[in-house]
Amino acid sequence: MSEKLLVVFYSSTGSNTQLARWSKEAGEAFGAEVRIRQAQELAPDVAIDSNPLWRKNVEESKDIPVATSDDLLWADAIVFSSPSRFGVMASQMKQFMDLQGGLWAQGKLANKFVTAMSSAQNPNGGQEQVIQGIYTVMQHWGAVIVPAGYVNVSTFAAGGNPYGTSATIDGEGTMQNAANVKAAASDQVTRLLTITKAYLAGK
Ligand SMILES: Cc1cc2nc3c(=O)[nH]c(=O)nc-3n(C[C@H](O)[C@H](O)[C@H](O)COP(=O)(O)O)c2cc1C
Repeated sequence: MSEKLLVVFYSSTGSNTQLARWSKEAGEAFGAEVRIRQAQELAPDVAIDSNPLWRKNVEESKDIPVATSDDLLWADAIVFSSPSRFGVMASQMKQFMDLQGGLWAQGKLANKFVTAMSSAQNPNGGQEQVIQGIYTVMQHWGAVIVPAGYVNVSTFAAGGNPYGTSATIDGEGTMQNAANVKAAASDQVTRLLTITKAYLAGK
Protein backbone atom coordinates (compact mmCIF):
# COMPACT_ATOMS: atom_id res chain seq x y z
CA MET A 1 0.00 0.00 0.00
CA SER A 2 1.47 3.34 -0.98
CA GLU A 3 1.78 6.28 1.40
CA LYS A 4 -0.84 9.01 1.09
CA LEU A 5 0.81 12.43 0.76
CA LEU A 6 -1.17 15.66 0.97
CA VAL A 7 0.55 18.84 -0.25
CA VAL A 8 -1.27 21.94 1.01
CA PHE A 9 -0.11 25.40 0.05
CA TYR A 10 -1.13 29.01 -0.23
CA SER A 11 0.44 31.26 -2.84
CA SER A 12 -0.32 34.73 -4.16
CA THR A 13 2.32 35.15 -6.83
CA GLY A 14 3.20 31.55 -7.63
CA SER A 15 6.30 30.69 -5.63
CA ASN A 16 4.57 28.41 -3.14
CA THR A 17 2.57 26.93 -6.01
CA GLN A 18 5.93 26.00 -7.46
CA LEU A 19 7.21 24.56 -4.17
CA ALA A 20 4.01 22.53 -3.92
CA ARG A 21 4.27 21.24 -7.48
CA TRP A 22 7.90 20.19 -6.85
CA SER A 23 6.74 18.45 -3.66
CA LYS A 24 4.05 16.61 -5.61
CA GLU A 25 6.60 15.48 -8.19
CA ALA A 26 8.93 14.22 -5.46
CA GLY A 27 6.07 12.39 -3.78
CA GLU A 28 5.09 10.69 -7.01
CA ALA A 29 8.71 9.79 -7.73
CA PHE A 30 8.82 8.13 -4.29
CA GLY A 31 5.74 6.08 -5.19
CA ALA A 32 3.27 7.83 -2.92
CA GLU A 33 -0.32 8.62 -3.78
CA VAL A 34 -0.36 12.43 -3.86
CA ARG A 35 -3.07 15.06 -3.48
CA ILE A 36 -2.10 18.68 -4.11
CA ARG A 37 -4.49 21.23 -2.61
CA GLN A 38 -4.55 25.01 -2.07
CA ALA A 39 -5.91 26.98 0.83
CA GLN A 40 -9.06 28.90 -0.04
CA GLU A 41 -8.30 32.43 -1.28
CA LEU A 42 -9.67 35.07 1.08
CA ALA A 43 -8.50 38.22 -0.69
CA PRO A 44 -10.98 40.22 -2.78
CA ASP A 45 -10.62 40.42 -6.57
CA VAL A 46 -9.62 44.07 -6.29
CA ALA A 47 -6.50 43.03 -4.38
CA ILE A 48 -5.72 40.15 -6.75
CA ASP A 49 -6.12 42.41 -9.77
CA SER A 50 -3.75 44.98 -8.29
CA ASN A 51 -0.85 42.59 -8.96
CA PRO A 52 -0.60 40.90 -12.39
CA LEU A 53 1.53 38.10 -10.92
CA TRP A 54 -1.20 37.33 -8.40
CA ARG A 55 -3.94 37.15 -11.07
CA LYS A 56 -1.64 35.02 -13.26
CA ASN A 57 -1.09 32.56 -10.41
CA VAL A 58 -4.81 32.36 -9.69
CA GLU A 59 -5.44 31.52 -13.36
CA GLU A 60 -2.59 29.04 -13.61
CA SER A 61 -3.50 27.16 -10.42
CA LYS A 62 -7.24 26.92 -11.16
CA ASP A 63 -6.86 23.18 -11.72
CA ILE A 64 -5.75 22.64 -8.12
CA PRO A 65 -8.68 21.92 -5.77
CA VAL A 66 -9.23 23.79 -2.51
CA ALA A 67 -8.04 21.87 0.57
CA THR A 68 -10.71 20.26 2.76
CA SER A 69 -10.92 18.41 6.06
CA ASP A 70 -11.39 15.21 4.10
CA ASP A 71 -7.93 15.68 2.58
CA LEU A 72 -6.42 15.84 6.06
CA LEU A 73 -8.29 12.73 7.20
CA TRP A 74 -7.08 10.89 4.11
CA ALA A 75 -3.39 11.77 4.49
CA ASP A 76 -0.61 9.82 6.18
CA ALA A 77 1.86 12.64 5.52
CA ILE A 78 1.45 16.35 4.83
CA VAL A 79 3.62 19.08 3.31
CA PHE A 80 2.55 22.64 4.16
CA SER A 81 3.91 25.57 2.15
CA SER A 82 3.14 29.21 2.88
CA PRO A 83 4.73 32.59 2.08
CA SER A 84 5.83 34.91 4.86
CA ARG A 85 3.36 37.64 5.78
CA PHE A 86 5.31 39.86 8.15
CA GLY A 87 6.95 36.71 9.52
CA VAL A 88 3.86 34.56 10.04
CA MET A 89 2.01 32.17 7.72
CA ALA A 90 -0.50 33.62 5.26
CA SER A 91 -3.97 34.13 6.73
CA GLN A 92 -5.41 31.84 4.07
CA MET A 93 -3.34 28.94 5.40
CA LYS A 94 -4.17 29.82 9.00
CA GLN A 95 -7.86 29.95 8.12
CA PHE A 96 -7.61 26.43 6.72
CA MET A 97 -6.03 25.25 9.96
CA ASP A 98 -8.55 27.14 12.08
CA LEU A 99 -11.39 25.37 10.31
CA GLN A 100 -10.15 22.01 11.62
CA GLY A 101 -11.21 22.49 15.24
CA GLY A 102 -13.89 19.81 14.92
CA LEU A 103 -11.48 17.14 13.68
CA TRP A 104 -8.90 18.19 16.25
CA ALA A 105 -11.46 17.82 19.09
CA GLN A 106 -12.20 14.28 17.89
CA GLY A 107 -8.48 13.41 17.86
CA LYS A 108 -8.58 12.79 14.12
CA LEU A 109 -5.60 14.97 13.24
CA ALA A 110 -3.10 13.14 15.45
CA ASN A 111 -0.17 11.07 14.19
CA LYS A 112 0.16 12.67 10.76
CA PHE A 113 3.76 13.05 9.55
CA VAL A 114 4.32 16.68 8.58
CA THR A 115 6.92 19.00 7.17
CA ALA A 116 6.80 22.63 6.02
CA MET A 117 8.31 25.06 3.51
CA SER A 118 8.15 28.82 3.07
CA SER A 119 9.20 31.84 1.04
CA ALA A 120 9.77 35.56 1.50
CA GLN A 121 11.14 38.45 -0.52
CA ASN A 122 14.28 38.60 1.62
CA PRO A 123 16.60 35.74 2.58
CA ASN A 124 15.66 36.41 6.21
CA GLY A 125 12.14 37.68 5.63
CA GLY A 126 10.48 35.31 8.08
CA GLN A 127 10.75 31.88 6.43
CA GLU A 128 12.06 30.24 9.61
CA GLN A 129 9.33 31.83 11.72
CA VAL A 130 6.62 30.78 9.27
CA ILE A 131 7.78 27.17 9.35
CA GLN A 132 8.06 27.20 13.13
CA GLY A 133 4.57 28.69 13.31
CA ILE A 134 3.22 25.84 11.22
CA TYR A 135 5.08 23.36 13.45
CA THR A 136 3.54 24.98 16.53
CA VAL A 137 0.07 24.22 15.18
CA MET A 138 1.23 20.72 14.28
CA GLN A 139 2.30 20.09 17.86
CA HIS A 140 -1.21 20.98 18.97
CA TRP A 141 -2.54 18.49 16.45
CA GLY A 142 -0.23 15.76 17.77
CA ALA A 143 1.59 15.48 14.47
CA VAL A 144 5.02 13.93 14.02
CA ILE A 145 7.18 16.77 12.72
CA VAL A 146 9.86 15.82 10.21
CA PRO A 147 12.16 18.81 9.72
CA ALA A 148 14.62 19.02 6.84
CA GLY A 149 17.52 18.87 9.30
CA TYR A 150 21.06 18.87 7.95
CA VAL A 151 20.83 15.37 6.54
CA ASN A 152 20.96 16.21 2.82
CA VAL A 153 23.65 18.36 1.16
CA SER A 154 20.89 20.05 -0.82
CA THR A 155 19.83 21.86 2.37
CA PHE A 156 23.13 23.76 2.47
CA ALA A 157 22.99 24.79 -1.20
CA ALA A 158 19.43 26.05 -0.73
CA GLY A 159 20.37 28.38 2.12
CA GLY A 160 20.79 26.03 5.06
CA ASN A 161 17.43 26.24 6.81
CA PRO A 162 17.10 22.98 8.81
CA TYR A 163 13.44 23.64 9.67
CA GLY A 164 12.31 23.35 6.07
CA THR A 165 13.07 24.53 2.55
CA SER A 166 13.09 28.31 2.22
CA ALA A 167 12.85 30.30 -0.97
CA THR A 168 13.76 33.92 -1.62
CA ILE A 169 11.59 35.69 -4.21
CA ASP A 170 12.78 38.94 -5.80
CA GLY A 171 10.59 41.98 -6.50
CA GLU A 172 9.77 40.63 -9.98
CA GLY A 173 8.51 37.37 -8.49
CA THR A 174 11.54 35.30 -9.53
CA MET A 175 12.78 32.62 -7.16
CA GLN A 176 16.48 32.94 -6.43
CA ASN A 177 18.68 29.84 -6.56
CA ALA A 178 15.67 27.90 -7.85
CA ALA A 179 17.46 24.70 -8.91
CA ASN A 180 18.94 24.25 -5.44
CA VAL A 181 15.63 25.09 -3.75
CA LYS A 182 13.94 22.46 -5.91
CA ALA A 183 16.53 19.86 -4.91
CA ALA A 184 16.12 20.71 -1.20
CA ALA A 185 12.32 20.56 -1.43
CA SER A 186 12.49 17.20 -3.20
CA ASP A 187 14.88 15.76 -0.62
CA GLN A 188 12.67 17.08 2.20
CA VAL A 189 9.63 15.31 0.76
CA THR A 190 11.60 12.09 0.20
CA ARG A 191 12.77 12.20 3.82
CA LEU A 192 9.19 12.78 5.03
CA LEU A 193 7.93 9.81 3.03
CA THR A 194 10.82 7.52 3.98
CA ILE A 195 10.02 8.04 7.66
CA THR A 196 6.26 7.74 7.06
CA LYS A 197 6.77 4.49 5.15
CA ALA A 198 8.89 2.98 7.94
CA TYR A 199 6.22 3.90 10.50
CA LEU A 200 3.38 2.45 8.43
CA ALA A 201 5.36 -0.76 7.80
CA GLY A 202 5.85 -1.25 11.53
CA LYS A 203 2.27 -0.57 12.54
C1 LIG B 1 1.25 41.41 3.30
C2 LIG B 1 2.60 40.90 2.93
C3 LIG B 1 3.60 40.87 3.87
C4 LIG B 1 4.87 40.42 3.54
N1 LIG B 1 5.84 40.43 4.50
C5 LIG B 1 7.11 40.13 4.13
C6 LIG B 1 8.16 40.28 5.08
O1 LIG B 1 7.96 40.69 6.23
N2 LIG B 1 9.41 39.98 4.66
C7 LIG B 1 9.69 39.54 3.39
O2 LIG B 1 10.84 39.29 3.08
N3 LIG B 1 8.70 39.38 2.49
C8 LIG B 1 7.43 39.67 2.83
N4 LIG B 1 6.43 39.57 1.91
C9 LIG B 1 6.75 39.03 0.57
C10 LIG B 1 6.18 37.63 0.40
O3 LIG B 1 6.64 36.76 1.42
C11 LIG B 1 6.56 37.07 -0.96
O4 LIG B 1 5.93 37.86 -1.93
C12 LIG B 1 6.08 35.62 -1.06
O5 LIG B 1 6.92 34.82 -0.29
C13 LIG B 1 6.03 35.10 -2.45
O6 LIG B 1 5.36 33.84 -2.37
P1 LIG B 1 4.15 33.53 -3.36
O7 LIG B 1 4.67 33.81 -4.74
O8 LIG B 1 3.88 32.07 -3.17
O9 LIG B 1 2.98 34.38 -3.01
C14 LIG B 1 5.15 40.00 2.22
C15 LIG B 1 4.14 40.03 1.25
C16 LIG B 1 2.87 40.49 1.61
C17 LIG B 1 1.80 40.53 0.54
